Amino acid sequence: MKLQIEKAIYGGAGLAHRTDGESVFVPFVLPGELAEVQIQQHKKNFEEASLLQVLKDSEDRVQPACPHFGECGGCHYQHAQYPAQVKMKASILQEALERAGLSALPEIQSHTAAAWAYRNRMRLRIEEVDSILRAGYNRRGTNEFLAIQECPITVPLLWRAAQSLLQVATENTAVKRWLGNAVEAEFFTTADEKRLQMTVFVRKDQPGLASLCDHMKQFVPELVGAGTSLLKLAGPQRQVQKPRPLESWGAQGLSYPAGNEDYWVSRGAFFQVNRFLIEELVRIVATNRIGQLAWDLYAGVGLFSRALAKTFQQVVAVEAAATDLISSFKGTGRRAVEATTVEFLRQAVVQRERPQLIVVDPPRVGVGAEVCSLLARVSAPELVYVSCDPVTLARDLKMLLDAGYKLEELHLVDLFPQTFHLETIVVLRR
Ligand SMILES: C[S@@+](CC[C@H](N)C(=O)[O-])C[C@H]1O[C@@H](n2cnc3c(N)ncnc32)[C@H](O)[C@@H]1O
Repeated sequence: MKLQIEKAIYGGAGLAHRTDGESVFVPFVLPGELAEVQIQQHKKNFEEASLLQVLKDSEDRVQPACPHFGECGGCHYQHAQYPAQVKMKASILQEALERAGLSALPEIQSHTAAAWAYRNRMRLRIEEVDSILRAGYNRRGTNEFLAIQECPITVPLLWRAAQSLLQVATENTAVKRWLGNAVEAEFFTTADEKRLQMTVFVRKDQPGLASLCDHMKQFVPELVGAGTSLLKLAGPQRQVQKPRPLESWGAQGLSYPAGNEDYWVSRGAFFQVNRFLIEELVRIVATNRIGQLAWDLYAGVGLFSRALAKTFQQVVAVEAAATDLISSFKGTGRRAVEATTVEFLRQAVVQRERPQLIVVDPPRVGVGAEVCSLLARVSAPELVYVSCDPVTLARDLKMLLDAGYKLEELHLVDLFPQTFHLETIVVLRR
């Protein structure tokens, strides 16, 4: 069937309509293209199609840079030149907010940097294929293993480290036997590629990490620390239970320089993934904000808290998994709190605390109804919402605007080029 692609929608696909009006989602197309597609799945309100052929190309279409594009589940937009990717994301963001009932939106300000080799973290599956250990990702839309030869969106050191891990196994049978127990491996590097941490996720507790790391260090001198973590994968969906740390080698984390700060990031802790845009994120959130008291909720290792501590007399940083934060965010005017945001806000409301600024940077699920209603009760004059999901952002913003906030600034920070993911920073005032 031939379909005209109307626009890009959240999730990576393009939207088209059949002559009977039914919506069809088509991957790897661009707005304005004419495509020949085959319907694959009938869903409740739309159909999913596969792309057979592009009959009329968009001017924005380019040759994908990665040989795995299309098969690999990681990237969705390599067929679009980079400015077109950003334009698609801006229209997706605009539409997500409008669909939630938000109107008179400020103009979206886009912030971008290099679109390749940006990811400072890489997590790979390890599998034996024809008696050879390979590293790879999930094949698109499935849990099948896809062995890869490169990943151009990641920092080069990370793939070099993954290759070295496999190389060591080919040269040493004890290491190969040990790695046969591995399910996944994660690599995390500083932006300058000088320091590397590795976590090997294993099926069972079995000593051998130190020997592996001693061998690997010959190929990857940047390796400063490594650990194993027990990961039980259940069922065909590979449902993951929370990993349990086992052995450790070398340093427990690494010191990540960004801006004028060094952030201590423990192995496995959250840190922003785009090495080129971390300072820009901090700049948008913290610059020109000044006052007595600021709260940084969902603070991670204190990326925003540290910048805010330069211009606020007191900064309270709240984080559910606060090990790194507690040890590093201390001193006059700095308070780290290990709590969920909702626990913290319930107490703060009772004590009638009112900061001049609140920053929230929740995971993909957003902050949710109770946090929105508590934020409305605290009624800080300025609220900065950092979001990695436009749909949950739109839902939460609707509640905050209904409670009296006004949407003053809208920033799209493209932390995830080549993929459909997008980061938004919204400034609200009352
Ligand atoms: C998107 S990250 C942001 C971290 C930090 N703002 C940064 O930019 O590095 C979200 C953080 O929220 C934490 N988190 C998740 N659920 C939480 C909750 N209910 N209350 C507080 N923190 C939570 C996670 O551990 C993670 O560190």
